[in-house]
Amino acid sequence: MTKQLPALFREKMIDLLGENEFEQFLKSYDQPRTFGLRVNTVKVEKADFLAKSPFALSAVPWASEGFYYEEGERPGKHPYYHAGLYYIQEPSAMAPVELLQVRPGERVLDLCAAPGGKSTQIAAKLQSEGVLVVNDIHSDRVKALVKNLELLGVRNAIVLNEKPERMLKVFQGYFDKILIDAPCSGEGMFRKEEEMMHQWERHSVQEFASMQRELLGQAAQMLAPGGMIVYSTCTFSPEENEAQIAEFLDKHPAFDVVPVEGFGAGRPDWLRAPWCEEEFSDRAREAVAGTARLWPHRLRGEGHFVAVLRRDGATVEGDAGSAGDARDAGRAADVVSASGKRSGREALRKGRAETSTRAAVSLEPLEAFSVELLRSEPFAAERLVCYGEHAYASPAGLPELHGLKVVRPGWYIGSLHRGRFEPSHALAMGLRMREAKRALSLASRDERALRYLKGETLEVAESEIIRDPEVTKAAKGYCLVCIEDHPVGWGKWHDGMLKNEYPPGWRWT
Ligand SMILES: C[S@@+](CC[C@H](N)C(=O)[O-])C[C@H]1O[C@@H](n2cnc3c(N)ncnc32)[C@H](O)[C@@H]1O
Repeated sequence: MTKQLPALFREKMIDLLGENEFEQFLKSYDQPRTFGLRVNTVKVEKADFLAKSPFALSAVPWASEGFYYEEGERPGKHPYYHAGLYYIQEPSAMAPVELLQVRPGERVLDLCAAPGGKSTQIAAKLQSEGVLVVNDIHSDRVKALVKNLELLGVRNAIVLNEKPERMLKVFQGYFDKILIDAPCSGEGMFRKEEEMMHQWERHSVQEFASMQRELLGQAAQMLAPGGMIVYSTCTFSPEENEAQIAEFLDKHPAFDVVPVEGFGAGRPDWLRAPWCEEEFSDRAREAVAGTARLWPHRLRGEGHFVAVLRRDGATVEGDAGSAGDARDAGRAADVVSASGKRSGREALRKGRAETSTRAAVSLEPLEAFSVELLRSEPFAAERLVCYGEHAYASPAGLPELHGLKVVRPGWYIGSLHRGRFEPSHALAMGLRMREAKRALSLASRDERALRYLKGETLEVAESEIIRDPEVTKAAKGYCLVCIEDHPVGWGKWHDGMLKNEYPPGWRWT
C-alpha cells in the first residue's frame, strides 16, 4: 500500500511532518481502515438501538451517536439499515457536525451536501425542529442525497441543486449554522479509497483552493449575525486548510476561530512557501492554531481538517441594506402562515394547497387519506405546497425559493392525480408507527421482513394489522409496514394478503 502513494504527495508530507512523524504517518497506511455507523436518532433512541444492535459496537470518542463496527460485519445488509436506524459513516467524518453545535429549531445550511452523511447527522441534531437546507452543485449526486434523507426519515429538509452564488439573494443573513464540507483533493481518503490517489494526480490542489475560497465567502453572506460556520475537508494540504482560514479571517474581520480541543492543532507554521505565497496578519496566523487536524496515525479514523468560525453578533456581511432580509422575510412567513399562507392543518381544512404556479390544487383525496390513516397530523404546522401533482410539507419560516433549482421543497407527502392520493415512500419513512392508524410490525427475524424488502406479496392475518378499533375498524387498505415498530414502507392489505408498495429502486438485492 505505502509504495503506491503518489511520489509528490510523499515528498510534500515529509516536508510538512518531518522524517520522524512521517514514518508514523506512513505506517497508518498499513493499518486496516476503520468502519463506523451513526445511530439515527430521528428514528430511534440511541439506548434502544444499542439494546438490540446486531453488531459489536464501540463508541467513537468525538461523536455522541457514532460507533465503530468490526470489519466483516455488514450493516448495509440488515433490515435495520432499510428502516433508516443508522447511517454508515467514516468515523472522522462525524466530527464536523458535532463541532457545529446544532440545536433543535435552528436554520442550518449544508452547502456541499451529497450524498448526505453530514446532512442526516444535522437532521438528527435538529430533531425535526427548524429548517435544514441542503445543497449540492452536481445533480447526479443530489439523487443519492434525496434518497438518504428519505431513508433516514428527515422531514424538515429542503434540497437544492444550485450554484451557491445563486442562493445568496434568497438566503442573505438567514442561517444560524452553515456547514461547508468542501470539495477537496481528498488526501485523507487514500487509505479508504485508492481511487482518490488517481484523482489526486489529475487535479491540482490550487483548483480546489480557489473553489473553497469562493464557498467560504458565499457562506459568510448567508450567515446571520452571531452564527457559526464549520469548514471541513478530508485533505492534508495547508493550501486547502490553514491558508483558507487565514485568508478568510483577514477578509472578514467580524469572524473569529472557535478553538477546537481534543484533536491535533492546526499548523500556523505551514503558512509558508512553497505551500502559501501570501502574507497573513498575526491575528489570522494565531487563530488557525485553533483549527483541528484529525491524523490517521493519531486516532482511529481517516485524515480530516475542521475549522469552527463564529461571526460576531453585530456585523452583517455584504450589501448592508439587504443583509438580514431573508431572515426577516422568513420570520414574516412564520407569522403569515398562521393567517394568510396555509399551514398543513389549515390547508387540509380548506381543501386547498398553495402551488408553485399559485393555482389551487384540491386536497380532498389527501384529506381523506389523512382521516383514514394518520392518527395525528404530522405535517400540521408546515406549509403544504404542491409542485404539479406533488404535495410537500415545507418547514415554516422559509423565504421564497423562486428562481432556485429546488429538488425537494420539503417532506414529500405524495401525489394527487385524477382525484386520488398516492402516499409517497418518503411519507412512510418520515412517520412514526404511532402516527399511523393502521400498521403492521414485523420482527427483523421474521422471514417476511426480508421478503417485504425484496418486494414480495406477504401473507398477513387480519389480527396482525395493528389498529385502534375505536378509530379504524377495517383492516383493509393502506397499512404502514414496520420492522420492530420502525416504518419501512407502505403495503395494501386485503383478505389475508399484503400487496407490496416498496419502491423498486429501494429493494433488497
Ligand atoms: C466532500 S463532498 C460532500 C460530502 C457530504 N458532505 C457528506 O458528508 O456526505 C463535497 C461535495 O461538494 C459538491 N460540490 C463541489 N463544488 C460545489 C459547489 N461549488 N457548490 C456546492 N457543492 C459543490 C460535490 O458535488 C460533492 O458532493
